[in-house]
Amino acid sequence: MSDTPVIGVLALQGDVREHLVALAAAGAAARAVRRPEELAEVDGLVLPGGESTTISKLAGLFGVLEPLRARVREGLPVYGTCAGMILLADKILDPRSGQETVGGIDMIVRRNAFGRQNESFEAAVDVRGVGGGPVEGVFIRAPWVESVGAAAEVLAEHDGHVVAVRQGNALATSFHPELTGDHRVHRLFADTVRANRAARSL
Ligand SMILES: NC(=O)CC[C@H](N)C(=O)O
Repeated sequence: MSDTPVIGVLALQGDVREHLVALAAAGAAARAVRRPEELAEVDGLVLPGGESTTISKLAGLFGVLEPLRARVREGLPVYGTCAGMILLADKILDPRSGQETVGGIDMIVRRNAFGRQNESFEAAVDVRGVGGGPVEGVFIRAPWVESVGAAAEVLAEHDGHVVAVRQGNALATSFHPELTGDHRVHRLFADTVRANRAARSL
């Protein structure tokens, strides 16, 4: 088996192309995923930024929401940025009516948490497990994590708020590393996918 993990990007809405580029730079075979058949073929999946309500609605329409929930429960490595973080939360503090998530991380997120005054900003963020100094965090109407359960590990905070979390094979950041040209967070995720794939093929 080749050592190149196949990592999909859920391509229903949001910044799909930037993630495909970052994943390829991180050594993965990257491809867009919209349908259950495509989901079945990947070793890991990125849930991009965009609009979490739109992505979950489209995931339902494309028939990929339930299969995705099932694969995440089985341990599929997933990485959510911004709206993708919201989708990986077991609970949203302030959901739009009927808003659903995929779940996978025992955390409660607050949408658009950094507020109108500060809709979009950049900040240096220290991410545990990512060597080589802080990453440039690009926050765009970003959520923060209000609270995490015992199984979830906090990887980064900004201004006293949790902005990166990992639980098992699931990783989530409030910010958008795919927009910076710094691929260290994608590499961290690709390493998780590679390790998971190796463990499963034993
Ligand atoms: N940049 C983003 O992904 C914004 C997320 C958006 N505020 C949401 O609730 O889905």
